[in-house]
Amino acid sequence: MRSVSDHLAAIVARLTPLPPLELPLLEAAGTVLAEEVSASVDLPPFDNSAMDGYAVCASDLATLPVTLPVVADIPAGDLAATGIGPGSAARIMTGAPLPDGADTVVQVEWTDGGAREVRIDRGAPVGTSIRRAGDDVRRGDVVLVAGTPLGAPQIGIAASAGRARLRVRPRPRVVVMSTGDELRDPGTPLAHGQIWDSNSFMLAAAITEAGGVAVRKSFVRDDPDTVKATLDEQLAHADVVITTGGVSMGAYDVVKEVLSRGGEVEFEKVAMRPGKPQGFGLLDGRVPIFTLPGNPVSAYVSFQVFVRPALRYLQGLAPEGLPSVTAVSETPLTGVVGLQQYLRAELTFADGRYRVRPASAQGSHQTAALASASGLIVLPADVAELPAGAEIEVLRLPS
Ligand SMILES: Nc1nc2c(c(=O)[nH]1)N[C@H]1C(S)=C(S)[C@@H](COP(=O)(O)OP(=O)(O)OC[C@H]3O[C@@H](n4cnc5c(N)ncnc54)[C@H](O)[C@@H]3O)O[C@H]1N2
Ligand code: MOO
Repeated sequence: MRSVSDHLAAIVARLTPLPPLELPLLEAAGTVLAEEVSASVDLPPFDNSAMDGYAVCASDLATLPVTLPVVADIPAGDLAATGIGPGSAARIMTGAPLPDGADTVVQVEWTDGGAREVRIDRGAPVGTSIRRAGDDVRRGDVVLVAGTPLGAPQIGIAASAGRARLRVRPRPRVVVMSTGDELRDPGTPLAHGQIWDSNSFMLAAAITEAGGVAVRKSFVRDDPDTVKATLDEQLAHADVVITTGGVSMGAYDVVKEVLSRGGEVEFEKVAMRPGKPQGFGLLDGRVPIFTLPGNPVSAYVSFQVFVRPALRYLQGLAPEGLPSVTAVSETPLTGVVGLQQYLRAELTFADGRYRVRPASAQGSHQTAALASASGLIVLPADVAELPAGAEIEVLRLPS
C-alpha cells in the first residue's frame, strides 16, 4: 500500500500548473498572479492633503490665533493649479492637491471654519497633514510579485497602480460527478435501496471553498458506456474531473472498470482510513481525474488530503493541504497500525491551547459526525495507542 504522502507526491508530479490568461481586474480576485505588477506612477501621484482644513504657509502660524484670507477652495479632484502665497490660505479637502506655496495643512477643527477668511487657533509645523507624492509607492516599484494569491488588498493595489487587467492563473474548473445506480437527487422520492446523492453537492461546495469553480454533473448510473460518454463530454471544459464511487472491489464498480481499460488511471490502495481506494490519472493525457471512494466521509477526506493540494498546485501555489494545529487530545486515541487515520473531531481553543475530542461515530458513511466536526485528527500509521493528554496534529476544517 502506498503512503498518503507518496500518493500525493505521485499526483503532484503529474500535474502542470494551468496556463496563465489575462482577466479583468475584478474577475482576477481569487486567482493567482502570473506576472509582476509595478507602479507606472508615484502613489500618491501628487502631494495632497490628509485632512479637511486649510493649506497655509507654516511661517504664518508663528503667532496664534491668526486670521488669513481664504483665496481658494480646493476639493479633491481639483484640476486647477491654484497657488497661495504667504499671508493667505486655501480651503482644502482630504485628497485634494496641495497648492503651490503651501507647506502645511491645518485641520478644520483647529480653526473657525471660515469660507472667506479663517481664524486659525492651533499651529501646524511644516509638513503637517501632507501626504507626499510617492510615500506609498515609488514609480517603478514592484507592488505584487508573480505567484501572489489575489485577495482584496492585492486587487486594491493593482487598481491603485492603474491596472485594469491582470495576467493570472485562473481558478481551476472542476467537474464533479457521482456514480451509482442507488443515487437520486435530493428533493425527489426514494424507493427502498435508494439514497440521495450527497457527494456531488458536498464536493462542489468543497471545490468552491478550495478556490476552484465547481461544475456539478448529476449522478451517473453504473453503466460503463454512460460513465465513459459522460467523462468524454466533460473533457472539453474541465481542468480537473472528480468522480465518486465505483472504485472498490464490487461487481458494479464501473469507474474502475472503464478507466482501467486504457491504463489512463491508476488505481491504488492508499494506507489511510477513510479513503483507501484511490484512483488518479490524466484523461486524454492531459486532464487530471481523481476517482474518489463513494463513502461520503471517505470522499470528503480524500478531497482535502489529495484534491485540495492539487488545485493549489494547478494555480501555481505550493501543494499544501488544510492548515493544521497541535492539540491536546481529551481522550485516549486508538490507531490502526499501517493506516493513517483521519478522525472526525471537535477542536476547541481555551486557555491558550487547542483541545480535541474525537466524535464517537467514525464510520465512513456517518456523515452527521462529519457535519458537526471542526477538525480531523491525523493519527499516523505507526501509532497504536495515544493516552489522553497527548499532543496530536489536527487539520482545521474550513468553516
Ligand atoms: N470487498 C471489499 N469491499 C469494499 C472495500 C474493499 O477493500 N473490499 N473497500 C471499502 C471501502 S474502504 C470503501 S471507501 C468503499 C469504496 O467503494 P466505492 O468507491 O466503490 O463506492 P460505492 O461502492 O459506489 O459506494 C460506497 C458507499 O457509498 C455510498 N455512496 C456512493 N456514492 C454516493 C453519493 N454520491 N452520495 C451518497 N452516498 C454515496 C454508496 O451508496 C455506498 O454505501 O468500498 C468498500 N467496500
Ligand atoms: O477506506 Mo473506505 O474509504 O474507509 O470507507
